[in-house]
Amino acid sequence: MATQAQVITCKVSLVIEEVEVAPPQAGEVRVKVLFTALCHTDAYTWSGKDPEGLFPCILGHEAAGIVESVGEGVTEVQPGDHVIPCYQAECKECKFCKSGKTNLCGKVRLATGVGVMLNDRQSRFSINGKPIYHFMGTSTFSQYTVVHDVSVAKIDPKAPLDKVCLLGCGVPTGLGAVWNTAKVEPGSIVAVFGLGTVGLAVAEGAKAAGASRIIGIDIDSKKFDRAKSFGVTEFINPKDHEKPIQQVIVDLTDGGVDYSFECIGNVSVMRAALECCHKGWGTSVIVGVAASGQEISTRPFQLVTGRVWKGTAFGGFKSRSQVPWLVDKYMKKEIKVDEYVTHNMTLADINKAFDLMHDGGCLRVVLDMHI
Ligand SMILES: NC(=O)c1ccc[n+]([C@@H]2O[C@H](COP(=O)([O-])OP(=O)(O)OC[C@H]3O[C@@H](n4cnc5c(N)ncnc54)[C@H](O)[C@@H]3O)[C@@H](O)[C@H]2O)c1
Ligand SMILES: CCCCCCO
Ligand SMILES: [Zn+2]
Ligand SMILES: [Zn+2]
Repeated sequence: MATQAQVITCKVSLVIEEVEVAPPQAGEVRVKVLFTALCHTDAYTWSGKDPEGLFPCILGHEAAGIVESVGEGVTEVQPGDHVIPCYQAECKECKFCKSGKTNLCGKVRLATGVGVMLNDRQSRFSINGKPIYHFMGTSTFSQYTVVHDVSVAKIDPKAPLDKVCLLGCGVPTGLGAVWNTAKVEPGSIVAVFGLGTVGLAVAEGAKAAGASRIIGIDIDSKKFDRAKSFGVTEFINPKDHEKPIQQVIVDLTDGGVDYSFECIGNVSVMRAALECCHKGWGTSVIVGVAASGQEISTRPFQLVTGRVWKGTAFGGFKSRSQVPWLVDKYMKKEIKVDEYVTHNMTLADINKAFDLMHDGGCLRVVLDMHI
């Protein structure tokens, strides 16, 4: 491409600034970000509540774009390829990738966790020469970003990038929490706490897995109608009950659910999600990202008597291998994506988009990064 090996000056967001984006070094890919969605994890870091948040940085981690140029040694993608940047890398060589037990990958985390690139521990972003940190190894709130080659999934070029950008985070997380982390069986009774994008994707995944009952729990009753179309079969608003929500659910399900999913990030709800599970086998999956330093608690006897408490990152999906598979499932209409997009805006609207995230009617806002 004409811009290969040159510094590109383009717009980023929250504060719309011109930023220099250096060429990719060995093992790196520079991506022209075409569409990016906003996730609550971006909002959490932006809030400043995350002590690990490094500023100034470029947020964003749920996007789709086109490879602009590649650094030395990059073989699996080339300029022009349609890609989804992946905050969950997959190198296929490290202890994690080879374990067969996790989708976590250890290769670039020590760099991405501190906002730099592995090669030289420096950032590829700068403003007037002053470095700007990367975020989650993706930084998709920029018209161009630089990511590690192990953190980019090549996808079907026919897939609409303004839709499949959602397959960079929230939707796969919900689906995978059911299919990979919990492995919900047909006939199971499932409880989903929080009916936002992630919770609705859990409901969609549970329906596809053949769950017999999918109980949606949310403090906003306006969420319930839409949740039906994602598979939720019954609804509870904890505000309508005197009893603790876990007791309400245990009473409704003859002893508890087979699987529960916490899709909020609230440590009290995480406890309730565990304690509404059935004695002997009930499994609760933590999906929500709690504020840094917060801890979960329950009586050990909850676990001694057979309940299982586990968590998931990106739904247990291996990014470079399985994001293309998810895109293909969407193209074959086997999973939803369009239904999670409630607002389409532009990069210039990003601050309005963040405000919308607090509007109960909003699931995902997709930003067009180049108009
Ligand atoms: N583990 C991962 O890999 C991963 C990936 C993506 C998102 N997340 C996290 O998942 C969580 C959900 O993301 P989202 O985009 O769906 O968020 P969201 O804010 O859109 O949805 C949260 C829902 O929970 C409801 N809620 C809030 N407090 C509640 C309570 N006390 N009881 C019941 N319902 C309550 C809200 O009304 C809302 O409908 C966030 O914490 C996000 O950071 C984790
Ligand atoms: C790595 C687990 C948390 C990722 C949250 C993305 O929104
Ligand atoms: Zn996210
Ligand atoms: Zn790895």
